Amino acid sequence: MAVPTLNYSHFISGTKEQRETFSHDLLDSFERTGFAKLKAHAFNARELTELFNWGHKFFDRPLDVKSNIPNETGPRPMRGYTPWRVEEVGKLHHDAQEHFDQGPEYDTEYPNKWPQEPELAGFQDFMEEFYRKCDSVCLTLMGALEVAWGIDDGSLVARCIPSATDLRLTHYPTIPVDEMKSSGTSRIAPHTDFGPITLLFQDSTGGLEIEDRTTNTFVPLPPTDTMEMIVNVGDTLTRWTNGKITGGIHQVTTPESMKGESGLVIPPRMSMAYLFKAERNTSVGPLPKFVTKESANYPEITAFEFQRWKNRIVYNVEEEEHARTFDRFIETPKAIKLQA
Ligand SMILES: O=C(O)CCC(=O)C(=O)O
Ligand SMILES: [Fe+2]
Repeated sequence: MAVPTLNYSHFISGTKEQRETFSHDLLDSFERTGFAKLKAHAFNARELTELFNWGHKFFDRPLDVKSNIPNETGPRPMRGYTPWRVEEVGKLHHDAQEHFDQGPEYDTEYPNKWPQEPELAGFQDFMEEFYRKCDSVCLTLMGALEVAWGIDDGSLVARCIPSATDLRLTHYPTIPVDEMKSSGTSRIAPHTDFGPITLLFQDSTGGLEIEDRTTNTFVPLPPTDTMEMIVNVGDTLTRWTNGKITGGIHQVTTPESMKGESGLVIPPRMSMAYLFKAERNTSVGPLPKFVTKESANYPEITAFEFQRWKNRIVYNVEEEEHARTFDRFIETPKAIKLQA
């Protein structure tokens, strides 16, 4: 299942025909694979290097310093720092990672938490600018879907303004290959993201895998070019399309070249996920275009209710003990009934 690389600039500054081809190719890739890769996008190599440099500077700070801006667990949007919860090692599922989460700068209800150390002066400015640029890419891609669906009226884009996106920088510290073999330990367990789409940049370490829908197995999505932007379909797009486009299941595990080895240590890894979210009060129920005679497969709930519901399921530590499979991380048309 090859994930095609599409030329983003064709949509931004191409001819009408190039815009249409890009839009249809994007939709086709989303429908077939749940993913797409973009080149010639809004970011240059310098900006991406700077992004990962900031990530390193942040995660290199001592734990007690990072813990000055703690993320509060619960269904609320994540803000600030979440440590690698070493105490969870004995649990059924354990992700070996730490992350920093950032929301919209205008969000006064769930304000961002920025480190105040002089060593990190400039982090906030850089990340806010990076966030704005990612938002603009996501809105542009919503526009491309409108073109592909023949509803070129701004209605899909409008559902995402202002977006309630969470940007996540994740650091996966070194971990022995043998520890990753123990059941329930991963860098990130198989899941789909909650919003319409996610933009992802990864460093050159490897380990990202996506579900190949033709074989129902995980296959590596190697960092052939760290400039490459990966876009994955998330649960909100599944709901908006009444199940027509399903979210791309992905995980981060041992890099392909180290599988089958013993006694080695997997190098650290860093990624940036722009977990694009619709405007909070927008419905994530099916769009009129996708509801036919039979009833809608998904209820009319707001994007914010949906996010809280998913956060409660995925991050509720007590429930974690009961998770026998990863099914609850993944939204499929089968798992559509809201229980809460
Ligand atoms: O680190 C990665 O490549 C993936 C991160 C991810 O899937 C997420 O944050 O939802
Ligand atoms: Fe993800």
